[in-house]
Amino acid sequence: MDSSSAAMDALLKQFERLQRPIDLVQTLHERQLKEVPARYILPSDQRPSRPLQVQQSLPVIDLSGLEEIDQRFKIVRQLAQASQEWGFFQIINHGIPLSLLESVKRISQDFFELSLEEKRKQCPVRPGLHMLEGYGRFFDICDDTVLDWVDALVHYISPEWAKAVEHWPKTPSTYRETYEKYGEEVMELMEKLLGLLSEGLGLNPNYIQILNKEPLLQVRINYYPPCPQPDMVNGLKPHSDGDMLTVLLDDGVDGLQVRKDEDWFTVPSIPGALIVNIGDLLQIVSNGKYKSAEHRAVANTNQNRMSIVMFLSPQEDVLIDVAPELIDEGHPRLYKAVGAGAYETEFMSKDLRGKDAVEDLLIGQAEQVNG
Ligand SMILES: O=C(O)CCC(=O)C(=O)O
Ligand SMILES: [Fe+2]
Repeated sequence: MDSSSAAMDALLKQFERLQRPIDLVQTLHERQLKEVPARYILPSDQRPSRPLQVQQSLPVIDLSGLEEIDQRFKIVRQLAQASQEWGFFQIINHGIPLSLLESVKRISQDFFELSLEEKRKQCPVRPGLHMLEGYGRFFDICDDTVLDWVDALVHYISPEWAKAVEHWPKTPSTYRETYEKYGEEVMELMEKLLGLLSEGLGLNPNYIQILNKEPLLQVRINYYPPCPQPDMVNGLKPHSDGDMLTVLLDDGVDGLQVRKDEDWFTVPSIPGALIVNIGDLLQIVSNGKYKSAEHRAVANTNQNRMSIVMFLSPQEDVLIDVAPELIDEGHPRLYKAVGAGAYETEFMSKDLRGKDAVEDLLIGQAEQVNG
């Protein structure tokens, strides 16, 4: 089976599963349950209640002053260091108007406040370009998957041919124009960041953008209703992102946690900041220098939480490979090359499971070659 028919096969299987009458988390919350249903309960050794370290915190990088050489150099260094140590950082003065961020949050919240029937009618789950799109539950791969305490709305934003606007929310009526504007702004920001991150690896500033020619931008709006037993469930299970670069906007409620070595750190919500993380594909291109960090979301007892996540991926026929400039005697090639489409298929056919998909591409020591 070639990779695109395997991809379609995996998509259709997931789509079939999602036809079963299974409650969305918002419905469970409305029922005011005192206990979460068994399918959400994690085995005790996987529950997210381990104490968190607080001595270290995620880097916050100020992007202002990029036009001045010294400042630019400093920012490149900070971005590269954060990507190597954490794979995650927050950015301020990123250039996206704060009023636009507020509108994006407001209209997303308005959509999730519509009735269940209305949301399903406007945005039914359906197989999209490479993955399921629409409003509902995702990553329910098999009967023993422990379900996450989250509902989501997922769709492509660009390029033009990938977006199925007829399935985007119609209410609120400003949804489309706001997300199109936000999509353009995020794309511009991501291109800028990829340039700086390429420089941080010692590569031509266009190196990663070239790989990303007419890239795909997808949004996933995660909606985590209050949970009666947040310590027993995952909001979103530990995973790394299977894309090149991710930009996340939260609604002011903490819940995102990042793994560094063996510890989990809460990412504190900073008003006006955006959270950026390195995806698996950039980890491969950088020969493991930049980390695509494992992260998860935790639920909480008393408030809704929403995160608006933009994923940037190259088109499926782009070959993702380690940049040759980053391979030498001291730094042997760590990963096999992979087609962006084939990687996505592999990623989506697994349950969100830690870093399994990218680790499958690791080259065994015996196979390591200098080229
Ligand atoms: O809700 C969050 O903060 C995390 C979301 C996330 O990691 C994702 O959608 O891939
Ligand atoms: Fe993620």
